[in-house]
Amino acid sequence: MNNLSSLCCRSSQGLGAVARPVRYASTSTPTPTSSPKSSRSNSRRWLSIVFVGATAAGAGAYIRSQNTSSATLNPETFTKYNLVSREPVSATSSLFTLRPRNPSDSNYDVYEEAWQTGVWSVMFKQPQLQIGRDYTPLPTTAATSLSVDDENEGCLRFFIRKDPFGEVSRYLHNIDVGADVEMRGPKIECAIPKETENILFIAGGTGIAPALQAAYSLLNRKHTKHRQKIHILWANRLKDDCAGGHSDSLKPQPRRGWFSGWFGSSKSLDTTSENAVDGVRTEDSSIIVRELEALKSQYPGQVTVDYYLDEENTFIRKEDIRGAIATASTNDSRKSKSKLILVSGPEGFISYMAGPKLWAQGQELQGPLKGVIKELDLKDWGVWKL
Ligand SMILES: Cc1cc2nc3c(=O)[nH]c(=O)nc-3n(C[C@H](O)[C@H](O)[C@H](O)COP(=O)(O)OP(=O)(O)OC[C@H]3O[C@@H](n4cnc5c(N)ncnc54)[C@H](O)[C@@H]3O)c2cc1C
Repeated sequence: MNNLSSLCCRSSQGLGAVARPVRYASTSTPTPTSSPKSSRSNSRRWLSIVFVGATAAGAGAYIRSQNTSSATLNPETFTKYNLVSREPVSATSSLFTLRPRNPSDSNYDVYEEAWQTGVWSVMFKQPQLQIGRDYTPLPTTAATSLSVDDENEGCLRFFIRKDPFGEVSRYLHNIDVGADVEMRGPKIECAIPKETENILFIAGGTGIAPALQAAYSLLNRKHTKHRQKIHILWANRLKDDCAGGHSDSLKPQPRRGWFSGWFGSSKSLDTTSENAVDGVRTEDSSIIVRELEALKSQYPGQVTVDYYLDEENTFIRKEDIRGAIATASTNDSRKSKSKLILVSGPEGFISYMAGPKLWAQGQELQGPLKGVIKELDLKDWGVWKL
């Protein structure tokens, strides 16, 4: 998903220091899924998206050497934000709210342009180690919206998983509320074309944050003749990660051996599972589930969410993707760039779904389409690995 800026920066995630493994691969070269016959025209279709990513990549490479502070969020220098609150979402993740240390009217315009473009991120700095990691601002929805004051003051919210051995996520979970952190951005990870009408978003874990962004960006578009739709397939390890969520279209699926996971065969066992997270319907919903529910209420009939749980041995199967594609395809979406699959999550998840991203000449690229999506041979759908 990333623009190449974060690719070049996989190695440059250290702000002049150590390169480390990252949870997300980052890139931004879209991959058409069509047959060889149509691949040339599809390549052209997605050229504009590639261009946006490549441009951002160039910018990213340059800004890495900059380090001074500014009042308005910008991709070139780090801006100080204050940690206003950190609310636990699950045992391993929290919702962070940050306010610019020196509120500036310009922040609103910076955010607004990014929201209108598509999926975007910012880089947080870990000052002791001088390394940075990318995180995805959450859109404001009816469920857990920021107060008007907070919005006016340019607050941003993030859903961040704490990796017990991770440098930056641990740092962010350990600093005191009230402390300052520095970030720079926005970095456009995926410019959603104006023509896009249908998005199938396949998310693993915190990959749901860009899904919320994509939904917000797509559904907020004005002056469109069509009713845009987004279908989110969200896989998590534990019920706790998506407490209270219930699937809209997921049919009971055969349970699979724990070993098969995202990577194994699809041999089924003889018991069937209920809807992946039906068991937690009556529990308190997680903040992220409430965000998704709020989007559904705000845009009736335009948002579909299905949940999958490793813990319940329910995994995103080819049938699920095919089903989501079939629903979207019944709409009038003949125009180019009208249908887009976005895949976001841990590297292994992205690789399994769409093939790994690649490194070439110091840049992380989308790499050829492989994995489950390639096998499905979904014509007319653009694919973007976040
Ligand atoms: C565009 C983008 C948006 C993102 N948005 C979000 C978001 O909204 N929320 C979110 O939670 N995450 C997000 N991420 C992921 C995030 O950027 C970080 O990758 C994640 O938080 C882990 O960073 P870390 O510094 O805590 O862990 P790292 O220090 O990078 O470590 C990651 C893992 O690698 C292991 N490791 C580290 N060093 C080594 C080594 N030398 N050998 C072997 N293993 C090692 C660690 O044990 C750990 O398990 C996003 C990523 C991208 C690219």
